[in-house]
Parts: sequence; structure tokens; C-alpha cells
Amino acid sequence: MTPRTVTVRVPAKVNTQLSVGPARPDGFHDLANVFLAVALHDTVTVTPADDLRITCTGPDAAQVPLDRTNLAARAAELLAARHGIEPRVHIHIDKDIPVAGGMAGGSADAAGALLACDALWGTGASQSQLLDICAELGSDVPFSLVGGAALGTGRGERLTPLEVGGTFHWVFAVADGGLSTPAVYREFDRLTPDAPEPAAAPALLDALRTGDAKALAATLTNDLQAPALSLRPSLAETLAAGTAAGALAALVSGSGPTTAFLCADAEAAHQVAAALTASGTCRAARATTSPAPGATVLTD
Ligand SMILES: C[C@](O)(CO)[C@H](O)COP(=O)(O)OP(=O)(O)OC[C@H]1O[C@@H](n2ccc(N)nc2=O)[C@H](O)[C@@H]1O
Ligand SMILES: Nc1ncnc2c1ncn2[C@@H]1O[C@H](COP(=O)(O)OP(=O)(O)OP(=O)(O)O)[C@@H](O)[C@H]1O
Repeated sequence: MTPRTVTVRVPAKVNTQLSVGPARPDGFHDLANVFLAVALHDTVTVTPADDLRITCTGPDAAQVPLDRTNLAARAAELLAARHGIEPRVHIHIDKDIPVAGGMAGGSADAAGALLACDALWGTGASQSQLLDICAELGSDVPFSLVGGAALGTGRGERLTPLEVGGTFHWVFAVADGGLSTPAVYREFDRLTPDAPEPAAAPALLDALRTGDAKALAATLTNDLQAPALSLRPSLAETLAAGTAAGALAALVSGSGPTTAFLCADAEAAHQVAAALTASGTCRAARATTSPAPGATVLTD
């Protein structure tokens, strides 16, 4: 029987290594992008409707477009077009991932809507067909579907799964307002005229594989950190506050302006979150863990 409602939970991501090469002729950049899914989630629920409709709840809901530019709507449209059906569906997003925060929130919603609509419509797309649609929707979307940890090459859409040998404890400091991903890449180009070809760092992959937080802290890198700080200098204060509170490492998450703090254990993460909240250098601080599974159907 065709299900009447499907709910999918999708994680946010942090980039443990984000190495960026020179701009390509198509405007994208080749990456060595070591993604790690973290246990902050959006929940996407799809229900049959007369037409494609989007609603959104959550603290950042006012910043989410409710028209067909929403990545979740585009995902439903693409899947429907591939199968010659009309995307008559109400997509509800319960949003907990910061918007325009460098944590792939829109990408998560796209992957979630795709998986949910596939189940609702019984289109039975294979994982590789779903991944193709994801790549068309955005560079981060394939990883939102698979979760866990993966190396993304090309523009980040070509994934190789990675082993993770333990649980890592993180704090994410949410900033006021967002940063535009294309603007951060443009600032990277301005600051880095001779970027080398990117490659994954063996020491970082080892740290993930062994679950060694100190080793991971020593190897975290983000080539978009300098451009994000150039566009939003106040993020340096947030990074310093988390480091002073005992984080093993502090870095900008993806294109920012969310900042990420790797901690030794759950207790340290709670202390760092409390100190960041008290510091007044961010809007909110959230403690969480990684890795987390990719898009997962909860009910149908
Ligand atoms: C910063 C990251 O979040 C790190 O994972 C991603 O690279 C961004 O992924 P995304 O938001 O899914 O990005 P897309 O929707 O594919 O592209 C948005 C814009 O970001 C820039 N972009 C993105 C990915 C990439 N490898 N090179 C780029 O230059 C381009 O200006 C592009 O027009
Ligand atoms: N479902 C969605 N949720 C949030 N933003 C969306 C969505 N669909 C489209 N957008 C648009 O995309 C922009 C970027 O939002 P998003 O939260 O995906 O950024 P991000 O987390 O920085 O992305 P990334 O880390 O993949 O670069 C928003 O400003 C918004 O206009």
C-alpha cells in the first residue's frame, strides 16, 4: 500500500578538512572535502496534496524560502520529472539546523525530501539514481543523503565513505545572520590567487579511523576559514572564547558563520557550550556528537 505520510530525519555536517583548489572554468572549485555528519537534524515530512507546497517551523523558519527555490521543493520536482509524475506534495520542514550557517541545512532538506518523496510515491529509485539527483541539486546534497563520514572530491559531490572509530564531541556556536557560500568562495579566490590542487590529509583520515579526538584536533583544516573571517571578523572572538573554555580545536564550519569546537568528551563539550553562551560572542551554542547516520525514514 502507498504510504500517506513519510517522515525523514537528516543530519547537519561539519567539514573536518576543507581544502579548496583554484576556481574551475564552470565557477566551482575542486575540493578535498572530508565531511562528518553531526547529530543536529532537520525533519522533513511529506504528505499528498493538490499542489507542491512547503511549510517550515523552527527557530530560523522565517529565513527559509517557502517557494520553489526551496531546495526541498526542487528535489521533489526533479524526482517527479524523472518519473513522469506531478509533484503534488506538501513538504513540511521542522528545521533545527542553522540557516546559511555552513552546516548544509538546505542540502539536508533536499536529501530528506528526495528520500521521503521516493517512499511516498513508490518511485523506487536506486541509491545511485538518488545520488545523481542529489549532485544536480548541490555539491553538499549527496553527503546529506549518505551521512557518516566521507571524502568528497570534484566539487564535493563524488563521495568515498570513510571509517570512523569512535564518537567525537562537538559544540557549534550559531552566529547572528548567515554568510553566502558563493561570496565566501569569491573571497577565497581573492585571498588565494595560487591555490594548490587539494588532497586529503592522511593524518586526518587516520585520526577519524582511530576515533582519536586529540589527533583529529591537530589535523582539522578549513581553507574557507580565512575568507569567512575576512567577511565576518567578529568570528575570531567566538573562536577565541571556545578555545579559552577548553576546546581541543576551534574552526569555522564550512563556509560559516557557524563555528565548530572539538572537545575531549561530553562533559568538556557542555562546559564549552556554557562558556560560549555566557561569552556573548554568539547567538546560541549547541553540544552534539558525530558521526550521525544520513537521511533516514522514520515513519511511513
Ligand atoms: C562550503 C561547503 O558547504 C563545504 O561542504 C560546500 O562546498 C558548499 O556546497 P553547496 O552549498 O551545496 O554549494 P552549491 O549549491 O553546489 O554551490 C553554491 C555556490 O558555491 C560555490 N562553490 C560550491 C562548491 C564548490 N566545490 N565550489 C564552489 O565554488 C559556487 O559559487 C556555487 O555557485
Ligand atoms: N530548505 C532550505 N533550508 C534553508 N535554506 C534554504 C533552503 N532552501 C533554499 N534555501 C536558501 O539557501 C540559502 C543557504 O541556506 P543553507 O542553510 O543551506 O546554507 P548553508 O548551511 O551555509 O549551506 P552549505 O553549508 O551547504 O554551504 C538560504 O539563505 C536560503 O535562501
